[in-house]
Amino acid sequence: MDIETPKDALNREVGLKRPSRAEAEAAIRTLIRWAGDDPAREGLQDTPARVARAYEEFFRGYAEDPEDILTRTFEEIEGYDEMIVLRDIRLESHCEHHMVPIVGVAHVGYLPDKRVVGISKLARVVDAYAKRLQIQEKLTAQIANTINDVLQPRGVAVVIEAGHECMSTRGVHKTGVAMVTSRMLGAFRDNPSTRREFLAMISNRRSVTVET
Ligand SMILES: Nc1nc2c(ncn2[C@@H]2O[C@H](COP(=O)(O)OP(=O)(O)OP(=O)(O)O)[C@@H](O)[C@H]2O)c(=O)[nH]1
Ligand SMILES: [Zn+2]
Repeated sequence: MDIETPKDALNREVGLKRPSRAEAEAAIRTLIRWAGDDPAREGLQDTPARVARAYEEFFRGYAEDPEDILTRTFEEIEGYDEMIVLRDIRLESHCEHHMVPIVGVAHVGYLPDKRVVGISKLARVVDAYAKRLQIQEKLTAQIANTINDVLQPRGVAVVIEAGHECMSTRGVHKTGVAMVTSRMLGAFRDNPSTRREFLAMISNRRSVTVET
């Protein structure tokens, strides 16, 4: 029999605790009543099922393994050893304090050491962590740490700029506020000119953004 890793144990525990779809829908009916409405009225009858489906989309990251996403690499990079930057990756997450949206962009850069990945995989790693309940600092660190651990590049940089709806639609009600977080590893942390080059590549981007 295989030995159970700590990750297996966590998955098993979370799996066992996961409520049924019917229980999730009943909880949503409770929240509708808590909000002051009648879950039985016509317009709200299908809402619990819709919300459950929406949750599957918002939180699909729990079912993904971000390390797996990065395992297919290309080694034939013909001597390319410069920085690779993916700028303005749309980011949609939910804050773990209020469960309302965090929306913004992530910029991911790395300095390859022999191996590169398909660029979509970097965006998939961003999503795998974003589609969970998060705080921005942890999200930023998880993305950078995973790229660092799996690709073992000479350096990784992740910058996230995002708006938190818990600050704009409730609470302090401040609109237009961006939270900016970064995690720099390897050469991006140790070498000021590498860090500057990355920051220059992600700044002033609106003038050069290519619409697709
Ligand atoms: N550091 C950090 N804070 C966050 C993030 N998302 C939300 N918050 C903050 O988490 C804090 C939770 O504070 P609490 O005082 O426990 O909750 P609250 O009474 O709802 O706070 P208010 O938002 O000030 O009304 C708030 O200050 C939020 O602005 C995040 O990604 N990172
Ligand atoms: Zn919040």
